[in-house]
Amino acid sequence: MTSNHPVAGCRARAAARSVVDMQIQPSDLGLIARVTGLGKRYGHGAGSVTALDDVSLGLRRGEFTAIMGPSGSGKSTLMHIMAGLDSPTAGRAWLGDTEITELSDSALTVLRRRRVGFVFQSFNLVPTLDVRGNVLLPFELDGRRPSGEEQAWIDELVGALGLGARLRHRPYELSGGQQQRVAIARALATRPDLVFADEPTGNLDSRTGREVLGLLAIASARYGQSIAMVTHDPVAASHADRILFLADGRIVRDAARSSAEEISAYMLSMEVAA
Ligand SMILES: Nc1ncnc2c1ncn2[C@@H]1O[C@H](COP(=O)(O)OP(=O)(O)OP(=O)(O)O)[C@@H](O)[C@H]1O
Repeated sequence: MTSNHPVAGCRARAAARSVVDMQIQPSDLGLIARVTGLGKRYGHGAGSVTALDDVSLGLRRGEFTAIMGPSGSGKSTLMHIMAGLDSPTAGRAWLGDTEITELSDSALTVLRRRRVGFVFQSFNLVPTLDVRGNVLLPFELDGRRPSGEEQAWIDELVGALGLGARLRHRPYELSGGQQQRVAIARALATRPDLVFADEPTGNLDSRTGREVLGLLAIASARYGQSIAMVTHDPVAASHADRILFLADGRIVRDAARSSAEEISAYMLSMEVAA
């Protein structure tokens, strides 16, 4: 029986909310990451900028998701908060069943190291380590060596990314595209649950870019790795299973796999509407 009494109604709504927020874990919904009511505001007062406004979404296990939208729409901010690299000013975020908006910095560092891989536009390779050392760094940080199966996957990655002859080279001896391929091998090496990639093909020629996207798709299809990729490139996004479009800090469209032409047409319509 429902009550019309305002206090009882309030309590009922709070109870319902706690069922949603506390008892149903993201993994029960097949989600590898989830955010609810996410907001991010930079600065205070008149000069403040709202980068994210009430964003709720779940990333499904094994799914390759592209995040698109005009410059300044909040793509990087959303990715950074979902990866635990930045904190929101409103809302909650989970990685697996762990609420990351409640974690200490040290707990977050361990969680990220074990479960998340990153590919940034700026590569972020360690300059003093050679290619092999950079690819194996996540294992080193976790205090272990790759298993036989993991080594076979690393060998496949290194081969597919054309890095076999470069294993003893340092980052400064590589081209930008080669450095990006090392960063991708490093992000995928431990087969983390979730890989965040920010414009991973931005510095690659189109053939290498296609190979990299193919590898990301294999990683998600074969190993159930979830990939969240920020991109401006409709061709890159056409490799994804799902495409989220952001505008002014909000999700304005959640689309299934689409062709590059369909994605371009939608991006164009967003620009015209803006
Ligand atoms: N550290 C910051 N301080 C102030 N404003 C910021 C900061 N970082 C981002 N912003 C603002 O937040 C909004 C969203 O930025 P964000 O980088 O997430 O957008 P984006 O969609 O990734 O853009 P782009 O495609 O150009 O990389 C923008 O208006 C941006 O200027």
